[in-house]
Amino acid sequence: MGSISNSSAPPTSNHIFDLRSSLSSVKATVKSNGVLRRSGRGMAPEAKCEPKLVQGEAGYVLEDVPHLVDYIPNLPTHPNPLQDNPAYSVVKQYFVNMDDTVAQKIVVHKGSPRGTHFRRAGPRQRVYFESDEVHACIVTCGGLCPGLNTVIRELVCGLSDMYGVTKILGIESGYKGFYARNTIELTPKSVNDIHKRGGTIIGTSRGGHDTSKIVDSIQDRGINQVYIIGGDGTQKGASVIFEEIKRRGLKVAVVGIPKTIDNDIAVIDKSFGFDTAVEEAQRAINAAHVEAESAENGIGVVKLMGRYSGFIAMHATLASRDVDCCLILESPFYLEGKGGLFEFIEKRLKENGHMVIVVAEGAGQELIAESMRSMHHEDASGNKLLLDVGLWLSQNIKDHFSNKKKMTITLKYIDPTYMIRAIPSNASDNVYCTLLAHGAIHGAMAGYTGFTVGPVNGRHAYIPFYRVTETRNKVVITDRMWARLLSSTNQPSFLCNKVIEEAKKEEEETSTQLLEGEAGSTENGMVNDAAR
Ligand SMILES: Nc1ncnc2c1ncn2[C@@H]1O[C@H](COP(=O)(O)OP(=O)(O)OP(=O)(O)O)[C@@H](O)[C@H]1O
Ligand SMILES: O=P(O)(O)OC[C@H]1O[C@](O)(CO)[C@@H](O)[C@@H]1O
Ligand SMILES: [Mg+2]
Repeated sequence: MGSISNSSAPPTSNHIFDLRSSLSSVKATVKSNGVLRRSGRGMAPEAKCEPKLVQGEAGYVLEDVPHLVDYIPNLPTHPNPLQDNPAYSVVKQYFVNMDDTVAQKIVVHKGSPRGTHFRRAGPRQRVYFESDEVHACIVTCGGLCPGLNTVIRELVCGLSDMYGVTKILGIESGYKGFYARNTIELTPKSVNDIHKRGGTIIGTSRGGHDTSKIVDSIQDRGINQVYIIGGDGTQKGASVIFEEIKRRGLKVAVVGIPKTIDNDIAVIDKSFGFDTAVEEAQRAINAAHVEAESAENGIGVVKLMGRYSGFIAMHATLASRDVDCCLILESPFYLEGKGGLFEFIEKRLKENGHMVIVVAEGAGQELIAESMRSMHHEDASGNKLLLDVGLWLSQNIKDHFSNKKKMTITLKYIDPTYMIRAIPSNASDNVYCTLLAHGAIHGAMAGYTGFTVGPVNGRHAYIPFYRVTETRNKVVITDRMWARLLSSTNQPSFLCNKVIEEAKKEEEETSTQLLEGEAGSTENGMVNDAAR
């Protein structure tokens, strides 16, 4: 198929430079070959990163992703088969320009440096794989998330329809499936309807990442494109797989597709399934509201997922408008005394006769641990195992009002945690999953590797693994989104002025330390841990 060019032109003509002076969040050292090695905060020690940083005018920086030609010289290229595909060839400028990049920060001032950019996702004129040479595999890891099956479907159909790929394997049951389980052959026919189902047809798991066994399995099976769908832990795993593949000099593209219901993956605008989860959470909040409204001093408590961040709780609260109080990990609260939760509940019950509380599962863990004296448990992947804040809170509210204050209250606790992630994705998440899958495929076919695909300010981009694994997004409580929530619920902030001032000061200090746009909060009330 197509003509072969013997020159494997490097993906960029610009030069690599030392960014230490302008990027204070990055600890970088220049290696002898002139490539920067960067290690971010919280990075898995085994994940070695060799960033490709490219400098342009006016403070322009491209944080580029690895390419197969970085370690396999003279790879032949081929014309992209999409140029002959009737569906795509009519599109004016369907192929992205080699130099297209996406800005990480789009709100700028007159004198701002142009800042960090990522390589734009999309099809390239020339590809590094011939269609009949591709042997792809797909694996899903971590917890469930609406849209997993849609991404699988779109990868299979996209590979087949756009690039004529016929060999696609599903690896059963997460990373350990590479060496401990069977594989499933995936065809456009076998995946045709799977987007209508929740879960993942190939199964998922936590724990069980043996890098060399995984790469042995990839090598033994002759797999040359690996599509890995999962959260922050999964992307760390993908990063070490990529490093090992590079060390062995294999022509294998490793591509991460970010997945987490918690929406805490750094850099990208939003993770797939998040909107679906927030929408489903409305049903639980609505039920809590109906129950509370219909009882004397009715209180509805709804616990929502969010191990390390409270985005689901925050967005579900803002969307519902029936919630009187939203408790998240990022905004520590207390129960007793002035400005505490009990005082607020009493006030709200007097005013309205009922109330709804939404609590993120990560909230109040210190308070519970104080009363239970235990909190250091981990799951198979090393994630913190949480104590049930919903039950604990409900019990404490009952004790306080029924036993101590002798008030009649009716409390209903609703725990829809798994219900909001075990459902199929909604319409907008389905479309989003298609864009992610197509971006991933175009990147792999163009020879890029060691990257995660995702939208940055609305444009899909290829992001180096280390940028999505070094930090997690969290709700910023000194930001406008949380302020909107506080003004909609009228709940107490639980913070004394001193704490608020300190939080603001810390954020100001961090944002002046960082190159503009490197981090900081966004319109969604998000911030990277690195900016805190
Ligand atoms: N630092 C790491 N290095 C290599 N593999 C890892 C690392 N952290 C996690 N993994 C592997 O990634 C997989 C998924 O990790 P984890 O259970 O943390 O879920 P996740 O991808 O973060 O998704 P979720 O959003 O559901 O938490 C597991 O198989 C785990 O062993
Ligand atoms: O019960 P599991 O599968 O370990 O997953 C629970 C966790 O997974 C998530 O959905 C995603 O990380 C968290 O919100 C939650 O704490
Ligand atoms: Mg995780």
